Amino acid sequence: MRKFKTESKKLLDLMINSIYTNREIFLRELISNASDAVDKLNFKGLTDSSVQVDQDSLAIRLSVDPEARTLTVSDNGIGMTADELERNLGTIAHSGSQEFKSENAEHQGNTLDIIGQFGVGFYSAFMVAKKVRVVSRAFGEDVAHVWESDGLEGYTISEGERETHGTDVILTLRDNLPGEQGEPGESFETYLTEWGLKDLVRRYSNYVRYPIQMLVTKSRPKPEPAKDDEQPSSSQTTDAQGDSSAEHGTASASDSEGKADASDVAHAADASSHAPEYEEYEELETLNSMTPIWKKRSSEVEDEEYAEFYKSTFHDWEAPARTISFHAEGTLEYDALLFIPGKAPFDLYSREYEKGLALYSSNVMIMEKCADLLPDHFNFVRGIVDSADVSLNISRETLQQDRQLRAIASRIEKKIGSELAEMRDKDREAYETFFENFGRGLKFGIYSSYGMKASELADLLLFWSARENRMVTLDEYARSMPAGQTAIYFAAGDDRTRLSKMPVVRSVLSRGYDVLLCTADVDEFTLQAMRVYEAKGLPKVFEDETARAAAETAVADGAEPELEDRSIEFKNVASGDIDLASEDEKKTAEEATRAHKDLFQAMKEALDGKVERVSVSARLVDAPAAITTEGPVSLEMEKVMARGPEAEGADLPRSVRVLELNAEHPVFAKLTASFEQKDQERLSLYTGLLYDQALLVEGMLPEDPVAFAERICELM
Ligand SMILES: Nc1ncnc2c1ncn2[C@@H]1O[C@H](COP(=O)(O)OP(=O)(O)OP(=O)(O)O)[C@@H](O)[C@H]1O
Repeated sequence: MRKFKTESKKLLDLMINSIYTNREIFLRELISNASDAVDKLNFKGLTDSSVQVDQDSLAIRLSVDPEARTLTVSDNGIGMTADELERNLGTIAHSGSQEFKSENAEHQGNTLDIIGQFGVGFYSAFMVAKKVRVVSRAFGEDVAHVWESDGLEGYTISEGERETHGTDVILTLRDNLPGEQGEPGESFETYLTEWGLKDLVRRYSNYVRYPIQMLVTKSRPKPEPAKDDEQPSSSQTTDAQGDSSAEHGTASASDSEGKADASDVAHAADASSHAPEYEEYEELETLNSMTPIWKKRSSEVEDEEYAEFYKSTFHDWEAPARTISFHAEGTLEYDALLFIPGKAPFDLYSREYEKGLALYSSNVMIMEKCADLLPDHFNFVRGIVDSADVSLNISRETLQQDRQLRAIASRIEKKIGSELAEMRDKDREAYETFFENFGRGLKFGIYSSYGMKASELADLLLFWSARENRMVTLDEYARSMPAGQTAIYFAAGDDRTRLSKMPVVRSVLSRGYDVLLCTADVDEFTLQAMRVYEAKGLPKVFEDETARAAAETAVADGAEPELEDRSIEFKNVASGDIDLASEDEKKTAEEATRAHKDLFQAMKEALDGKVERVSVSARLVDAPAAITTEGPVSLEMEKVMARGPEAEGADLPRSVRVLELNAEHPVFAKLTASFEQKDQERLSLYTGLLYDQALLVEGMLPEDPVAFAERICELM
């Protein structure tokens, strides 16, 4: 027996026990090797006219023998000589494939898509096998050789037989282990079942470019018995099996006959009934779909085909709202196929939701969800990136965090951004649906980056315009601002109708300024993180009358109107610092507040610390009173925080409240009258009521609803 080279022994142990965390990838590795072997032969055929290769026969074959517990991966590729078996399988971390790739570097192009590079994948077989037997016949040789090992001490190489060139890797699976002390046991049975193998092929090797075939058992209605009651002969039921294994030249025996016999017995039992009879038969089935749709140019793919691919790959009922396909060439080559779903998955906003794109390298899946390829705010995007250029780590389970990956991620982010912008501009209805589904994530992206992402995301946001009664972008809002408007006004709350009726909103609208009605919990936090909207290319505002007149004349004479970029501040209509009133209005309000200083002091005391001040409002039109806030925390934010997960028992920041009164309202006269009559009780009653009803208008419950109800009854 030949020993593995000294370091190899240690390496093999390391490999089996620590490189891979997921043992099922052994099949991916063996199929990748088979695909490489077929690829090498194919390549020879294309580059050497003396080598004739029948392209259509190139294939990989899986077969199982449950009794012997063997799983065989066969290929009709280039095969290995005894020397190559020694070099490639006797030396761990020697990659014949990598060698082949460098030797043929100058003619590669699209014809060669070699997967192997580290020279370790083969040994992953020992994670599931107690013995591995490799029967290989090199292309152009007459004899085959057998490499055999139990993965412990060493391996043997001997002469063997194989009908044609190619390789069979025959794994004798490990014995199942019973569980100990409540721990689940280990079972290797899946790798002997049709569904288990199909599942692994579809998950990891679906796009390997050669067919991966397996004899599968199927069922079909038995043909009607002929009038003279002749039974179909058993050779008809297994017709597909005979030709296929001979053609492929595999060394393993098929178990198909046993299955066919068993089914015959089962069906013979109910031959007398009238129910349609079924028979089992075996058929060579191709398990992988082969053509990676993402490698095709989008002009070659029908929308329907993309939709089908999306639905079956990402388990969605609905077609995607948008499909983005692009191919990067140059130093870093990759193909990307991305989808914007039509609807948000139910768990999108839950902690369990995992973002990420599937990452393939040379058609083989490396990671199902590579999170680093997507920023959080685009976490809803599904898709695939395929690149032979990313640096894989040795197990192919993870990636080396590297520049390439970051470069791909950044290009993907930009692509998604520009696709959404195009959708917003060209198909507004679809964009509004998109925004309904995923807008929260975009807003959250701005908030959680402390506004840093605003330059990329602000123009993708939509808000409800109270004036236009539709969703508008910030750019549309800025462009429709009348001369003199200096801020973007918004009101935040949970209901659009209620917000539109709020006195402070009505007062801003009455001045001809639009108000954005923000009903998502994250809205106000997002706008606060942004602070300003950077509007681009707005018509220039002239402070100076003569300059404005001159510009108007120039435009009239045919000049282009002057444009400017402007930072426009966001202002909550319910905050105290909203500066809308004219100088005169403000002066009147201040004077009135001063004149009623004592009344307001008494009212503040009656409210017992609930408000910072009581004052005359410069903005209320018809409502008697409103609660406004000063400082960074608004009433709405207070509400959102109180609902948040950390609210329980926490000392949350509170808003600084001001009770603003409309001095023109008849209620105000009642207040002054009670104060002048020194009717403290009545003044308290009125003050409490005014405060509570202003809270109700804001969508908040009075702190003591019972006291509120009692006060109303008292008045009645
Ligand atoms: N079915 C096969 N037919 C022909 N050669 C094979 C086959 N399987 C393995 N080999 C040879 O054995 C070498 C070692 O295989 P192994 O899977 O360990 O590494 P690799 O495929 O080169 O790299 P990686 O670790 O990245 O998968 C291959 O490079 C290839 O030359």
